[in-house]
Amino acid sequence: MHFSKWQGCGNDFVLVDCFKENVDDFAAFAKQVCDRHYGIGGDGVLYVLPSDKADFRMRIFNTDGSEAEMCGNGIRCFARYLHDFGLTEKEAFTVETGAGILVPRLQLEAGKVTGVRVDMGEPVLEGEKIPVKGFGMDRVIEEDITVKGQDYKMTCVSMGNPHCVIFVDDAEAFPIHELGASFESHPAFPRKTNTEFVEVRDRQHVRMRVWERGAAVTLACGTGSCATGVAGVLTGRTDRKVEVELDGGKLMVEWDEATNHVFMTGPAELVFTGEIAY
Ligand SMILES: N[C@H](CCC[C@H](N)C(=O)O)C(=O)O
Repeated sequence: MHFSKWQGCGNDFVLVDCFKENVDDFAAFAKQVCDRHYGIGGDGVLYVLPSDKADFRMRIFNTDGSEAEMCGNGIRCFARYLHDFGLTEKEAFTVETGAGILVPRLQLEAGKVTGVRVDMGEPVLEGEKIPVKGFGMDRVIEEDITVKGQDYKMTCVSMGNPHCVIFVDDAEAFPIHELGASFESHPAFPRKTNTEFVEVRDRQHVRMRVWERGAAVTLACGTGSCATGVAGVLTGRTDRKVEVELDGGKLMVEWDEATNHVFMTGPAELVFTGEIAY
């Protein structure tokens, strides 16, 4: 089976074009090929599918085989694949996702793709829609959460997938490997959560590290960067346009006041194409 391998800020994905390839179990295939010893290696698998609501449909599965509603770094790679591998002539197109129909737009200079800007739609802030237990339809801003006996303040945002944003003094020093799994599976989150640990450098710059639902520590998280941008505004810490510095690179996030849409801009690169026995 043919596949292509992509990365956006070091968040890496196996991409399978289901217009050409047949996968009978998306979850099992993702678990198999994401393994960095027995498979191709990756933080997840992106499946390219037809849609009757949009130009294309993207489904994203984590390394543990769980399906996520959306993937920000993934949709940039997805968009780049569609353009570079000739599935569309358009520079902007609609993609059906679990977070609704989203619009990636390729950024081109002299015919070369320099990045992708994605309209990620509106953030979801009502507790029970994120979902987070115990807040009804209220927002979850600087609310208490206790993990391994330690109290934290969380601000929760959904970008189609759930995010728990924790502002910390030193993102580099935060024990993300020791605590990430306990946040991910905390009983407050019926569908688990991605957790972002964020150090505010100034009103336009933050440093963020992430423990992703279903994938553990990754070098970057696009939806998590969007959630970070929204949480920064909600808590009064940052402006509506912010640069998010991740382990694997930088993303620009803007929560547009007029449309209430979040825009994310960043790179998407092909690493290699290949064949895998399947
Ligand atoms: N692990 C995430 C999906 C991938 C999101 C992330 N890689 C991104 O770039 O948004 C979840 O289960 O919600």
